Amino acid sequence: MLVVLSIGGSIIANDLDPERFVFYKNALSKLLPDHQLVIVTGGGKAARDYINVARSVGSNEVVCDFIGIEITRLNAQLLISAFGEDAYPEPPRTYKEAKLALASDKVVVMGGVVPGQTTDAVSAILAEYLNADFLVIATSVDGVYSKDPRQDPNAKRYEKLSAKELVDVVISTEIKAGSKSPVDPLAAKIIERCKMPTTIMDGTDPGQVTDLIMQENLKTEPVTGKHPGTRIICD
Ligand SMILES: Nc1ncnc2c1ncn2[C@@H]1O[C@H](COP(=O)(O)OP(=O)(O)O)[C@@H](O)[C@H]1O
Ligand SMILES: O=c1ccn([C@@H]2O[C@H](COP(=O)(O)OP(=O)(O)O)[C@@H](O)[C@H]2O)c(=O)[nH]1
Repeated sequence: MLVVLSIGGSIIANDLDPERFVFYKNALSKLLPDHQLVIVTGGGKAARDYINVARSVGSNEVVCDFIGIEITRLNAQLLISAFGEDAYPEPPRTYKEAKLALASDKVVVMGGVVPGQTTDAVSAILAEYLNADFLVIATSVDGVYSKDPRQDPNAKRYEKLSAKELVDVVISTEIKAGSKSPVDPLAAKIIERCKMPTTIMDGTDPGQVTDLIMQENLKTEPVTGKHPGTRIICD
């Protein structure tokens, strides 16, 4: 099964703890015999710090995005280093480079591509382009809520959403370098148009991410009977 996994910067790189990269690599390595993996890493706190400085000195949003992209690529390089020989040695710079890299049969890890989007959109576009079987967005929140749960304690968590409903929830997200959202609006629109089976989940424990991917591959139900995160239903 070909899986595209977006790992939010808030999950893998917020404090730049080397253990997080190793923790992720160890968990995901269990998938390698049966899966092809393309991983997209976010920018995390470092990206937001750099973007804030750039904005403060007068950079426009495109410049801020270019700076964010560089940080996401640095995080990709750290995860590549953790995977060692199992990973393609460089983060691809484009979607086409990613497809060529996948032909190596190694784990492909990359960051951002172009301004005006986030790494969620990169992962959704890659999933469509590569005809992936499954897209997982591992983020810092345990699914999609009706509103930002950090702002509204009454926000409702969705176990399932149609792709159209996902678009409606996230459409008001600001298109601004470093903005916070479980999925950006472009990613949601891409998921809708290509009907990509997708789960948006808390990525704090990479073991749960790995388990979910194995269950998807074997078409089995979780032992607990409870699916993690929010499943996007595309029909
Ligand atoms: N409708 C929503 N549902 C869930 N989380 C939301 C929503 N709107 C905004 N958020 C916020 O988005 C954050 C996740 O975005 P972010 O930290 O950028 O993650 P990542 O690093 O994975 O890209 C959550 O912490 C949450 O506060
Ligand atoms: O293809 C991309 C990917 C990322 N970014 C920029 O890099 C930042 C950090 O990426 P992302 O938001 O995905 O990181 P995370 O939220 O996971 O920390 C974004 O806010 C954008 O400013 C971009 O412009 N194009």
